[in-house]
Amino acid sequence: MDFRRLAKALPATTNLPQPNGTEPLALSDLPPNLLEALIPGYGVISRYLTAILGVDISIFVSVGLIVLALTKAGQFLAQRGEEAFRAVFMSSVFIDEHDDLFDMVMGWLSEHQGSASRRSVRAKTQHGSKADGQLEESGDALDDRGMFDYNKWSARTPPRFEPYYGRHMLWYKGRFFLFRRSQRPSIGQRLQVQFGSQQDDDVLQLDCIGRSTEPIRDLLRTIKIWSLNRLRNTTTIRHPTPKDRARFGGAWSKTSSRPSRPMETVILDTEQKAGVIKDMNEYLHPSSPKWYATRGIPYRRGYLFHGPPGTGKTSLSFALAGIFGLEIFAISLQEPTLTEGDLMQLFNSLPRRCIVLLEDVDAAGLVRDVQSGKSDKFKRGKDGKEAKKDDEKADESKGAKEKPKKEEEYTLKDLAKELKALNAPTSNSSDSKPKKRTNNNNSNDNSGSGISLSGLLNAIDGVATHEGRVLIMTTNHPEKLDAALVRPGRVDRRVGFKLAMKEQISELFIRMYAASDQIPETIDPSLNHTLANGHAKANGHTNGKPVANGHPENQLAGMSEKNLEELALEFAGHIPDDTFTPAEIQNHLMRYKKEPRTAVELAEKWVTELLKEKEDSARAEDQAEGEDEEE
Ligand SMILES: Nc1ncnc2c1ncn2[C@@H]1O[C@H](COP(=O)(O)OP(=O)(O)OP(=O)(O)O)[C@@H](O)[C@H]1O
Repeated sequence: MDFRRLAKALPATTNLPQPNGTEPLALSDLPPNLLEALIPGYGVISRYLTAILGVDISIFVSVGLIVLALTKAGQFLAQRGEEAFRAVFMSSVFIDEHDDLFDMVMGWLSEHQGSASRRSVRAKTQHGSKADGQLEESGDALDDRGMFDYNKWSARTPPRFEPYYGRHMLWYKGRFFLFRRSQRPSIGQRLQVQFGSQQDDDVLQLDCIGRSTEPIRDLLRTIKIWSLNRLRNTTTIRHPTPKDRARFGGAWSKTSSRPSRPMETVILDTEQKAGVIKDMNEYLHPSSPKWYATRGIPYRRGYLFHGPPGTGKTSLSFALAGIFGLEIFAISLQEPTLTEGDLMQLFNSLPRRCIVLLEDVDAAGLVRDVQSGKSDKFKRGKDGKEAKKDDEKADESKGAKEKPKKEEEYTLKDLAKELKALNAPTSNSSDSKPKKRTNNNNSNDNSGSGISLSGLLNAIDGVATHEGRVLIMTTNHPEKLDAALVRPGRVDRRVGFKLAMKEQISELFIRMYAASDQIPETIDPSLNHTLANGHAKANGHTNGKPVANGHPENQLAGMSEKNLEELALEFAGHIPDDTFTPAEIQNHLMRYKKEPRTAVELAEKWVTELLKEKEDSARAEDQAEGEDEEE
């Protein structure tokens, strides 16, 4: 192409008269000093390129700049025009990313608005029980030998596809909507950068044509109903939002959503269970707030679930959440970074109806110093500072005296100490929760946290904003709790959980085997053989239960309800009353998922072994105590 001719031709078509009557100025050929002003160093570059290429590039640069300016002007006008159009003809609703509605809308859009047909979508990895549910349906997570293969399993998790940044159109029930996902306005972003937070911080804007937001509200109502229906049989658990995120998000974050625990799976004294359900139902009834208000009673209800570990306190809390469709807001008072201000904020950010779960309140150390006898002296936070100092001094001098110990001794002692602190009737509970820190009145276990008893009481009593909540506190040591914490008004009902009795044991047995239809089968017979033999040896039962092909016998096949009940009674007959926790019994039964008869046959052996284990632990505990005293 001859650039020189093009350069000559262009000005000819766009000549404009100069205001001072001198030579006309070509629109496409801006004055060099203007170009120099717009592009620093332009003169040198253009001269250099002219020398090399033999072409004057100013024409192209000028055209480029003009096109750019026109585009920008067009964009600006279009934007202003759109804003004006919106202001006059459209209505909008904005949803913040940290609001529950955001996720609901995204979920609804990804399922209803054909993400497959969109040309630009965001793919999101799914975690948690929802993803698990989808995988269970897909089923194909076993390798050729029938062994579970995590990689195969997780590779099959379908990502969730949802609309990404930008504007999208949506037709729903014959109406036209626009929705736009964008980043939060810049002030938020600047703060984010300042505080080093990297999390998404998006806003969703929903628009409709018309001067009312009613169609959008209607759509959001539909989405909310759809979403809540989907969650009907699940329980959502929330925890305090980590501090670095709390600045922009809410005080609470959803941590998991799991299938609701059916109430009948919690084996408890029938009257006790029915009593709690009735009490809570009465409290949650829509007419209750008025009843409370007329009598000047704060609309709050508190429960204390107490008993040894592994007796069903947490299980009952989850089952209650399931039957009333409430979310669980769990706070760990042992969290070292939790302050009284945070606690107050957390209680004030609760929804109108929910369960607040404070687990192991005794372990938080909010107790009176029994030895000193001072009712006002607590072991944590402000009130416990002095006590803490004393304890630290004591520990220091103790540390100085400490002799180096053999690793073996250390382990045994540690184990014993832990058992003692837990006051546990078991050493091999099936409890899968992380071990809690326990308090003993003279320890400085809780030095990390900033919550005092008065801080907790203030948060519980709080202002009217969290009226309607149900507070459930669980503890293994109710006797260690301060009277102020459990006084009526804060704790309105106590539920004691005990070690299993005959009736509970047989019910646990029936529950375990009555719903055994989904026990996984291994596929490869040779693998079955290996597993079955190993299994039998490990449990000391080589008494012919695995059948000829090595497959453990499915003793449930053809077992009637009556047979199962008889077996349950027989099983309960082998287990001493008031000795084991339901968690321990469940642990034994779970080893024989399809073999109830074997579970019964081996019950006595298991009882003997476990009792011996407990005796050994108790002895180790005594020994450790003796050593402590000597020191
Ligand atoms: N009463 C019960 N009915 C049915 N299952 C129970 C019962 N008690 C315990 N379990 C089973 O034992 C396990 C532990 O129970 P859970 O966590 O409810 O005990 P917990 O009393 O809250 O223990 P902790 O005091 O350690 O928090 C769970 O798997 C649960 O299914």
